[in-house]
Amino acid sequence: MNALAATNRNFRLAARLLGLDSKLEKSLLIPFREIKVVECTIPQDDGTLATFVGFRVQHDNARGPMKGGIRYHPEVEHDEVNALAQLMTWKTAVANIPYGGAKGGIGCDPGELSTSELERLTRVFTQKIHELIGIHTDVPAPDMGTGPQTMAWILDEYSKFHGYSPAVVTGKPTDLGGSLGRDAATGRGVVFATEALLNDHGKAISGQKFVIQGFGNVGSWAARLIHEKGGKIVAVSDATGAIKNRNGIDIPSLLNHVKENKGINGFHGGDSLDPELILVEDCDILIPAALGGIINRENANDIKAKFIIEAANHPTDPEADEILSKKGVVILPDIYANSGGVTVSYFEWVQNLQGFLWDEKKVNNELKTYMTKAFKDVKKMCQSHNCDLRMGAFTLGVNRVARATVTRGYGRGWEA
Ligand SMILES: NC(=O)C1=CN([C@@H]2O[C@H](COP(=O)(O)OP(=O)(O)OC[C@H]3O[C@@H](n4cnc5c(N)ncnc54)[C@H](O)[C@@H]3O)[C@@H](O)[C@H]2O)C=CC1
Ligand SMILES: O=C(O)CCC(=O)C(=O)O
Repeated sequence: MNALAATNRNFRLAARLLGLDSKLEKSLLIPFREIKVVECTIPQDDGTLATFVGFRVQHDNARGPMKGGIRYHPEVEHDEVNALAQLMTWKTAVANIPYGGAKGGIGCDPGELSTSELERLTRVFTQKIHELIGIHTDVPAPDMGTGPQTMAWILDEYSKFHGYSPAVVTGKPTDLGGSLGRDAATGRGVVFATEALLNDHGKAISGQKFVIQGFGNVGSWAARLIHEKGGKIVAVSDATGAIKNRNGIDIPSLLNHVKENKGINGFHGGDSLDPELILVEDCDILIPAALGGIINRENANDIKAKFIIEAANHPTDPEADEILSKKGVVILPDIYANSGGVTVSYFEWVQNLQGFLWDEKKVNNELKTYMTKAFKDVKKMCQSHNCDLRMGAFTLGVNRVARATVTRGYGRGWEA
């Protein structure tokens, strides 16, 4: 099932559990605006021209400015960006931060582009969308293949048209008003979420065996913090390769290796592993932290983990959800588990609007408060609707957005 069909399906199940009116259901599903920049043309370093296609989907703004990352990846396409934008709407509502949802991306391989090509591409894309984003309308942030430097270029290009506007993006470098703790926030939030779930099962991180797919921003921060808390990471993969070590991988050494070599490949602190098999490695807790749709009916039956923490967006296909649920595997869904990133993005935006910087301890403490509260809210919905954690999170998010939509006057005014 493609990402959009899967996300729509989860939304519809939640709408039914909530008993939403069918017209409201349809209105919540349809995106507010879809932008396709067909021509992002840049001169390459060798003087030839290259054209890329960029997207920004603004899904919903009932609860506040639309918010979500920008992804640079060869597989970026319309349906996936739509699904990711919709997930942001439910995610910001689950986290209970005053935003709607959006997502964007450019179909490109950032590993194949030089820094100056990436800068030109980012600036051209920003020129084409600058009138449609803004501090109180739509605030981009990093996602796969982008980071603080990308946000700095967007901020600079946007500011040429609108005046200096640090709050137009989050996940910026701290030199430009980025928040302390944003870089680590998604991984740290994943760890807080894992602790909340394990605590609910009378367990702790220490002594658990973890497998992590993806060792970029989210996967590497999650690994570092789990390692510090005594969790044993027995296998890790990224786009360059995979390794395993039943005694636990030395994560600080792996972080150094990845910094120097731009990937896991060549690390000697474990045995190499077929990256295709990482998801079915023996462990207690599996953390997908890379691509979507990777847990599906082909591999769900072979998964050994008892818990799956969705650090990536939509890693689990609905067919796999069913198989895993029958096996008793507990899945902590993306729209809660990885909400730490957008939550600290919210703190960054608040700091920018107030012109007042928080220290890192305050950021991390507030993040923990938000993650702990959201877990309790999700669990309450699970009890009210007798459903699993994914539907608990979806009903929580969809209900909050539906209430805001109706309270703002949906269906009134233009009917009279
Ligand atoms: N950066 C953020 O703040 C947030 C990111 N996410 C999600 O987390 C996931 C990871 O994002 P980031 O860490 O930011 O991206 P990133 O670009 O920093 O890292 C991505 C990682 O995935 C690896 N990867 C790519 N293809 C792979 C494959 N086939 N097998 C194994 N590994 C592979 C890359 O080598 C890299 O290590 C994405 O699904 C993203 O949407 C979710 C919430 C916030
Ligand atoms: O920090 C943000 O605004 C968005 C992060 C994001 O793209 C996500 O949570 O998937």
